[in-house]
This record gives sequence, C-alpha cells and structure tokens, in this order.
Amino acid sequence: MRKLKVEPLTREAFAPFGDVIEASDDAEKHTINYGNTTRFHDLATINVTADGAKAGISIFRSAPLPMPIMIEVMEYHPKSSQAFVPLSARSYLVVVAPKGPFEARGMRAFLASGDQGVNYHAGTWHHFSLALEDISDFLVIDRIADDDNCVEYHLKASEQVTLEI
Ligand SMILES: NC(=O)N[C@@H](O)C(=O)O
Ligand code: NI
Repeated sequence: MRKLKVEPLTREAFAPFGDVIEASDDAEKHTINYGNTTRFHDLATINVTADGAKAGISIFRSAPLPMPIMIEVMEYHPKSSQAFVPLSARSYLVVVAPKGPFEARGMRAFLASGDQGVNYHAGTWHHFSLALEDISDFLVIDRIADDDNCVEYHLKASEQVTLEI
C-alpha cells in the first residue's frame, strides 16, 4: 500500500484546500480592548448559509484511529465550508485532495499543531477528523440544514494509502 508523507501545515501549502486558522505573525492584527487584546482578523472564509441554511457551532469528540492510519474514505461538502479548531491542545492530522473528480494521487496529508485550525472550502475533499494520541475535541463551524451536503467516496484498494508521520 502506498505511503502518504505527512507535511507540516502552513497557510501557503493549504491554500488550494482552504484556510489555516492560527494566530500567526503574518495575519492582519488589530489591537483592541484598550490594548489588552490582539485581534487576529478574518482568518478564514466561512461559507455556510447556501439555500437558506444557518451557521452552526458544534463540538466533535474524535477518537484516534489505530496506527498506521489507513485512508479508506474521503468526503466533501458541496454547499459549504467546514472549519475545525482543536480544543484539546493536541496535534492532529488533516488529509485533503483538490476539488473535482477524486484523484488519489492528489491527496495531501498535513500535521496540524494544537494551535492550528483548518477551514475546508466548499468542495474540498477531506478525511473526517483525525485525532492523534487520545480522544480530542474540535470546535466545528459548518452549515446546519436538513438537506444532503456530504458526498462520500470509498477509495478502491489500489487508491488507499497509509500515513507516514
Ligand atoms: N459528518 C460530519 O459531520 N463530519 C464530517 O463532515 C467531517 O469532516 O468530520
Ligand atoms: Ni466534513
């Protein structure tokens, strides 16, 4: 089975797939609250209200998958973005592929720190949340509606990969 190398998560590397949510030096910063707070401004493009839907905030409590992690299923949300912000101060994995027809060779894996969130843009293929080490909580900002907004693809055996951390 092919091994997919895990890369460090950076805003630049993740740009084709979405946004990285972090208090980085290159973010637009505003000093507010009489100088007591720095606002790291407008870090992600949230798009969750298509077809009259509403924005929602949820918490996902994810259990780590057994090692080595095998990527067998991917998904995307055609109508909305989906953001994950770690609440357990622990690294986690992000696996994505470019929008459009799924291409296994287009998959990329990233190691996110406990200080980095990700926001998948609508249509970006991604694996469900991949906790590491222990059960981890993620704050999730996504679209709340009763319609179907999740397309799943089960990878053929020849397309499946294991993650090389
Ligand atoms: N199914 C669900 O709400 N979660 C997935 O979209 C995910 O990306 O974890
Ligand atoms: Ni998702």
